[in-house]
Amino acid sequence: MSGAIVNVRHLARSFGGKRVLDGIDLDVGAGEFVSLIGASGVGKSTLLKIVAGLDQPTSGTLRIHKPGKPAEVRMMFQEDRLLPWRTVLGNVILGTKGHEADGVDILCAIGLGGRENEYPSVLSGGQRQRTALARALLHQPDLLLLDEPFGALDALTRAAMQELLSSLLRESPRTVLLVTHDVEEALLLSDRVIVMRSGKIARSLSLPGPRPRARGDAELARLKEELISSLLHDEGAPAPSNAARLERALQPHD
Ligand SMILES: Nc1ncnc2c1ncn2[C@@H]1O[C@H](COP(=O)(O)OP(=O)(O)OP(=O)(O)O)[C@@H](O)[C@H]1O
Repeated sequence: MSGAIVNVRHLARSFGGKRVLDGIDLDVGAGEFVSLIGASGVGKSTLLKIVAGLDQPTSGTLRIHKPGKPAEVRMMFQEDRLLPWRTVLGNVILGTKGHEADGVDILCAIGLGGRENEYPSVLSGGQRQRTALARALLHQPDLLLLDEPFGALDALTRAAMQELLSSLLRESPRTVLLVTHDVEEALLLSDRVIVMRSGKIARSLSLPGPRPRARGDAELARLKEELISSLLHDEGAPAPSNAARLERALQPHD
């Protein structure tokens, strides 16, 4: 199976006196897709940034490895972070030399063939995120880190992006760590869902069967209710009565 292996041991991160991550132990296997969910502020993005090398732990260790070669790690964020003065292709191959042909190929693969020379300002939100995904995939990362990548998209575009990601991973398996507020997204896409609470891993839930799972699957709906209910409990909110309404409550607010 292709993809990097991630080993996190006793990882802690404090900001000032505040401990945001507290003794995280996490192993992600090659080609495994793991989602991190949890109430706002429990440390999900901090953990992802440390795995990306964008932040350092206060204590503990992180190992990312792949037999035979150094692991390539790429991250994608909720904001597309495209440079408005560069073309679509220019953004995809940013910081590289001689990758034009690869950039064109990956843009074709994600449905943006022929749009190489346009500027980000003329793209829709979904097309901008596709461009950001193409940039992340250009170097065939062994580990893909996704921080709420589809969180700002409308429901239909988000579903299309989830399917695109699934099909790209089917063609080229790689290890993925996804932070999401969308419990259904985590259940559809992942092999395993990690629930974080107060800087710790509260639960690790291995999901049955191959991914992606069918939307509307009865077992998925049951797990979604259960997870949302336990997440709301973390925030001290009342017992759930309606999954959709409760899920909206978990989305970040402006
Ligand atoms: N650079 C920083 N300096 C100080 N505090 C920080 C910093 N980065 C994160 N924090 C704090 O760490 C805590 C966890 O933040 P983090 O972004 O990891 O949470 P999260 O679970 O991803 O939240 P959300 O779901 O709302 O994005 C928060 O209280 C946040 O204010």
